[in-house]
Amino acid sequence: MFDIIVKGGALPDGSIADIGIKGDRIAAIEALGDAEAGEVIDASGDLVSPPFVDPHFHLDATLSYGQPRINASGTLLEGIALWGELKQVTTEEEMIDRALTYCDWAASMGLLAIRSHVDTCDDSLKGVRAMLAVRETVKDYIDLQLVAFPQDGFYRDPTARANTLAALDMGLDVVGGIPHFERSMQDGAESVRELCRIAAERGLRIDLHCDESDDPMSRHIETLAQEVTRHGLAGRATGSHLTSMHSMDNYYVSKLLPLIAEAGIAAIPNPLINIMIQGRHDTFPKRRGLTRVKEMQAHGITVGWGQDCVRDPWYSLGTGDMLDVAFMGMHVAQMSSPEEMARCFDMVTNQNAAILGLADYGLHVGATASLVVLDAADPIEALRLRAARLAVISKGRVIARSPRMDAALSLPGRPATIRRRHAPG
Ligand SMILES: Nc1ccnc(=O)[nH]1
Repeated sequence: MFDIIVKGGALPDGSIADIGIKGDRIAAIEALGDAEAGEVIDASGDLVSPPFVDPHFHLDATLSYGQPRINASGTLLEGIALWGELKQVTTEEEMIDRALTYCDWAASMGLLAIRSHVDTCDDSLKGVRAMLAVRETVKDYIDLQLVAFPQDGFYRDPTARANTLAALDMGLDVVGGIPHFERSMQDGAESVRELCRIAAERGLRIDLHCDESDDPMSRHIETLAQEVTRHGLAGRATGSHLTSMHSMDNYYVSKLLPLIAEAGIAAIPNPLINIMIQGRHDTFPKRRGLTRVKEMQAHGITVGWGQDCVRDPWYSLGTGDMLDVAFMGMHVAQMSSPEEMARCFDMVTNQNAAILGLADYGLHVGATASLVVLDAADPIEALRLRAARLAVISKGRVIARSPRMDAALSLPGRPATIRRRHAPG
C-alpha cells in the first residue's frame, strides 16, 4: 500500500515508470500494476521530473519592485544603491511577507530548493533574522539554503565583516562575498582569501558573487580558484555570475578554465539578469555579458542556471519559474542542439541540486519524495512550452496543481481546442 502512486509518467531519460511514494520517500520506481494507493495521479503522456532547484536568488529583496523607486539606469550599481535605500526603511515583517509570497510562487512552479543570498550589510541584521524565520516556516516544502552575503563589500562597508561573521553565527549556511565591488582589486583579492579561510575553518560552503562586471580585467575567479585549491574546498565552492569572463582575452581564458576545473569550483550564470544588466556601457556591438557556459562544461566544470532576481531593484520581471531561466540561458548561450537543450533542463534540476549538495535528491528509490508532473512529453518540450506544473509533490505531499495549457478556439473550420504539445508519436 502506497500513499501516492504517480502513474505512467515519462522520466527525463525517456523511460516510462510508475512511482510509488510512502511517507516522505520514493519507495518504488517500476511498473506497479494495480497496487493500492491512497491517491493515484495519472501522469501518462506527461513528464515526471525531480523538482526544480534555484542555486542563486535574493529572497530578502524579492517582490520589492518600485520601492522606493525604480532602477532608471538598469545597472548593477544603481540596483545596489537603490537596495541600500530600501533596506533602511523596510521592516522585518515586510521582508518575511514578500519572501513567503515568493515561496508560494516557487512551490506552485515545482521549485523546491533555493539558495538565497541574504544581505548582511545592515547593523540591525533584520534581513538575516527575517530569512531565518522564512527558512523555518517553509522547511516542510522548500529547502532554503542561506548565504551570508555582504552586498556593500566585506571590506568596503565598515561593519560588513563583523556582521557577516555574526550572521554565520546566527545560522546562515554558506559564506558569500562580492570581490568586484570592493574599493580595489587588491581588496577584492584579499576578501576572497579571507572568505575562503572562513569557509574552511567553519566547514561551510562558499558562493561568491564573482566578477559581475564587464571589465575583462576583473579576475577574482582566478584568486578564488587558487584559494579553493589551497583550502581543499573542491565541490563546495561556487562562482556566481562570472560575467567578466564574457569579455576576457581568449588566451587568458584558456589558462583559467583548467584552473577552475582543477579547483572543483561550480559556476552559476544568471541569464535573465546578466542579459538585462551587462553591457549597459556599450554602444554597438553590445556585449551579452553571459559567462562562457558551454566552454566551461567542455572542461568538466559544473554549471547551473540561477534565477537571481524577481521584481526587485535589479530586475523588474520574473516568475519563479526555472524553465524561464533555462529558456533564456539556452538562447543567450546558443545551446540549440538536442543534447544541449536537454542539458539545460538537467542544469535547473540535477546540476543545481549538486551545487547545493542536496542529500537524497532525484528520482530513485530511497530519495525524498519530491517531484513535478509537467504538461510536456519530455524535457525539451517542457522548455519550449514552459509547461504547466500539473502536480507538485514535496516530501510526500501534493502541494500544488495546475490545469493543462489547452486553449479554446473559436474559428470556423478549425479545431475547438488546441494543444501546443508535440503531435503524439
Ligand atoms: N545581480 C545581483 C543582484 C543583487 N546583488 C548583486 O550584487 N547582484
